[in-house]
Amino acid sequence: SSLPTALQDKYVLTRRIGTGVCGEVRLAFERSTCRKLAVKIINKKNFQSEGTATRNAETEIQILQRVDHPCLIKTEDFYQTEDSYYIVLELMEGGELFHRVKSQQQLNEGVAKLYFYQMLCAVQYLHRNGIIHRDLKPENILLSSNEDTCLIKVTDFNQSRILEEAALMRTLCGTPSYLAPEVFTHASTTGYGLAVDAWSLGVLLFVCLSGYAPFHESFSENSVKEQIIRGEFTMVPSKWRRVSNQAKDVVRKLLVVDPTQRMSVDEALQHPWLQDQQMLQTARSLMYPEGEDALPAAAPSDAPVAASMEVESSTGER
Ligand SMILES: C/C(=N\NC(=N)NO)c1ccc(NC(=O)c2cc3cccc([N+](=O)[O-])c3[nH]2)cc1
Repeated sequence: SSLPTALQDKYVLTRRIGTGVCGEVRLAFERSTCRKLAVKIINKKNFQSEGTATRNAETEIQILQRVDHPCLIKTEDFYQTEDSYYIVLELMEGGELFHRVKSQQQLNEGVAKLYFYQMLCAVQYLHRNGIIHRDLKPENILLSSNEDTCLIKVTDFNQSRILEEAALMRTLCGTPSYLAPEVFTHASTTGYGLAVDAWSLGVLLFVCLSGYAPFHESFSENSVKEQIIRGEFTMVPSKWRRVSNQAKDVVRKLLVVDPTQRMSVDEALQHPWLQDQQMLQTARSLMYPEGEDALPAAAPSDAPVAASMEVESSTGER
């Protein structure tokens, strides 16, 4: 296929390393540095720019270029032709979480916790920036290496939405008399909108801990859609025997049908299962490898040392 000459001037594209429903991922070398990179090629016809929503393909590209978090994929460069997008990305040599879980049957609980914590941090960052991912699944979680202890990154913002807070603000300026109650209770945008990602994270954690999907046509005479609508999932004893009750509790509180009753990403980050200092320390060193000295000095010089110490020693607040 005709690669943009500007892309070819800067990179050599070689073998395919990942496939997706909407395109492929190729291994690339930057000519000037011989650095290894990944190039995601997306054919534009896959971008159904829905007539209704304000969303269009550029939204994804904008999001990809705007987000800045250690657990979100970073784009290095971007090209387009009339029929495709070419996104140059950092290489994630561990590949997709989907294949890691498949090859290991199920992840050991400590590894699942390390990965899940990083996913929570990535999605918390998106939610704080008014972005709903809407398509969190094992294919969209990439691993930085083939080690169990590795950095993960969330990718593929094709389905994501930027919460139209501005539109809501405009609405609230008009005469309220005809507005539905949920417009005021935020259920229409920030409320339940973000909760869809919490549900998907529950499915992701279920798959990491057990190796199989919670909703599957072979589990019940109901269709998968029916099972989801009813929140009808099965924890097969042989697969869940060695999983802790705290881990199961996180799954059960995320796979709640009523979005207003579902545990949020912020609440999940406070769940006892994740107050594991060793895991948090490992995650922090993966996410911020330069360590604390790279971050701006935290406590102002006049803060009494004791006070800053007790903050450290309490819930390990970050
Ligand atoms: C932005 C995006 N998708 N956006 C979109 N609209 N898709 O529908 C996107 C989707 C997937 C990926 N995947 C990879 O970068 C990716 C997959 C993979 C598998 C084995 C090995 C590597 N690797 O980097 O070594 C891989 N990288 C990267 C970006």
